[in-house]
Amino acid sequence: MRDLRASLVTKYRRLDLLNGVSFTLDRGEALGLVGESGSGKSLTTRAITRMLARGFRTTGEVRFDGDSVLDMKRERLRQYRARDVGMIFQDPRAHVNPVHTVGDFLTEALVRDRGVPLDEARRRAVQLLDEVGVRHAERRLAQYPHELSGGLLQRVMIASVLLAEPQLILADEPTTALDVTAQSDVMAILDEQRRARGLSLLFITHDLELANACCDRLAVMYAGEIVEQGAEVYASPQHPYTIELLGARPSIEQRLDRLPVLEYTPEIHEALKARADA
Ligand SMILES: Nc1ncnc2c1ncn2[C@@H]1O[C@H](COP(=O)(O)OP(=O)(O)OP(=O)(O)O)[C@@H](O)[C@H]1O
Repeated sequence: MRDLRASLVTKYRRLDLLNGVSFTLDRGEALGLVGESGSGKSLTTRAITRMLARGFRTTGEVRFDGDSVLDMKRERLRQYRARDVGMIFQDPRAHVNPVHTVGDFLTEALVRDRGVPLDEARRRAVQLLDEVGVRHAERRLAQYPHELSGGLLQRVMIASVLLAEPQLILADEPTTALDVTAQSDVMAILDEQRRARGLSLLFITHDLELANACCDRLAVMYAGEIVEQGAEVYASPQHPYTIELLGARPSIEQRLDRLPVLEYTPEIHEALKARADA
């Protein structure tokens, strides 16, 4: 992406919301796009898939494998969105049809767009559910989204993206809506799967620490611009905004300090010791 600018032009005013965003993402590489709410992260992902709302005026360059996304013809654009890029969003429930089963959701595109026989599509779906840690995969195919927890549904979303065999995954705050345990499980699955398959990942988050843990490089966004990017952003931030963003997050020590202090009675201490010795 080079010098991407997006403005919203209304009758009375013009809002410049992306002000020259540039970055590259190599094959198999993970880039964390980090910034606070409103900094332009989601607009950037929408620009990558040419999904900015009507009314946006876009200039600059978005290239995928040499192809200019902004110039793609209708059929190539459809293929690019369906095959080349996979998207995972914050709220999986907003992106599934509540009256379709998990099986329908996972197999529909394979059967309709790629002519895969239904039996084969179901076999692949079960295998992928299994790979992303969904147990009783066969049974899950018959369930509806409301029967699954948020974490499980997000795994289904990851499976559906992987089924399409994309080269690039855009994950926009994929764990923000989940509880803490599900958050780390889902992030670990996404990280593991994209590494195993050599996929590129653009990980959108407001969490610098999390992005640093699972990405090769970070790009920090502020007011529609990338103010700093590189592999060393977390270890040695240069831009005042990045420093502030890092400072806003409590350190591990501070977080440990806030944990309630357990006072063991001698009995509990003995019981724990006995268990450790056993
Ligand atoms: N359709 C729209 N009309 C008007 N303003 C918009 C529109 N879409 C986005 N914006 C504005 O553009 C700016 C960037 O929005 P964007 O959704 O990309 O932020 P973000 O960094 O992804 O934040 P969040 O983490 O809250 O999703 C915000 O100020 C937002 O209000």
